[in-house]
Amino acid sequence: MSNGKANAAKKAVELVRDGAVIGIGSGTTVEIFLRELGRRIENEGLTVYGVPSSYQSHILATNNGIKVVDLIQYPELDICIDGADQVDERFNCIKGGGGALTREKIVAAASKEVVIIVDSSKIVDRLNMPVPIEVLPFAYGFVERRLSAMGRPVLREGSGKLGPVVTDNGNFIIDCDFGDIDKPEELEREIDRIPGVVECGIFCSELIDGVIAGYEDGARFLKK
Ligand SMILES: O=C[C@H](O)[C@H](O)[C@H](O)COP(=O)(O)O
Repeated sequence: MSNGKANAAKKAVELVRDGAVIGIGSGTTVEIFLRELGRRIENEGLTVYGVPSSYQSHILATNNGIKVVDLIQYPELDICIDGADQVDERFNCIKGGGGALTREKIVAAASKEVVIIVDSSKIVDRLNMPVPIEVLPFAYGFVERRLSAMGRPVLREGSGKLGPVVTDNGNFIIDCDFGDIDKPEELEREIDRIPGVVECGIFCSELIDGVIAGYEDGARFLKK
């Protein structure tokens, strides 16, 4: 585990105030964040409510003293903390490397402030990794065909299970390589327009308020 991830996660814990209702992303960086937040909750007696975006973060939140709530109780959240697979300089992100993206996007959209925590090595000039796309299994063949006209789609296969990865929402993931992504907003819209696409892993900068970049010896909070 790189120190960059840990340093970014630890800095994000400082943003959570007593009584806050937080959106909780997913992934290994968020895992560190939740463990650190758990320590603060125990040591300082804080009360923190959270809406998790995956089974992974639900279990971690519960085990670390966060009171798990939902969007019916709290349709608006104070702050969302999440990781990312790539971030460009304008704060556009690609997410979903761990198969979580649809609930993450909902939780982010429901939050007054969204802060992404990443190892600094994930910050790039231009997004260029394959984009995870969550797809209804019924529509898989059709969506793959449509995506073939735009890029190179590959159905994500599991490890520890034969066949496709099935998301927390019961769907498949297609990773589609579009090469360099010059206009993430347009590409996000184009992908989401295909019937059967549940959500795609492009999180545009308008959704993101800040990025905490972690380095070997500390972290920097980059704000718009
Ligand atoms: O599907 C997973 C999520 O989008 C994660 O936030 C993203 O993959 C980054 O994960 P990690 O912190 O493990 O690099």
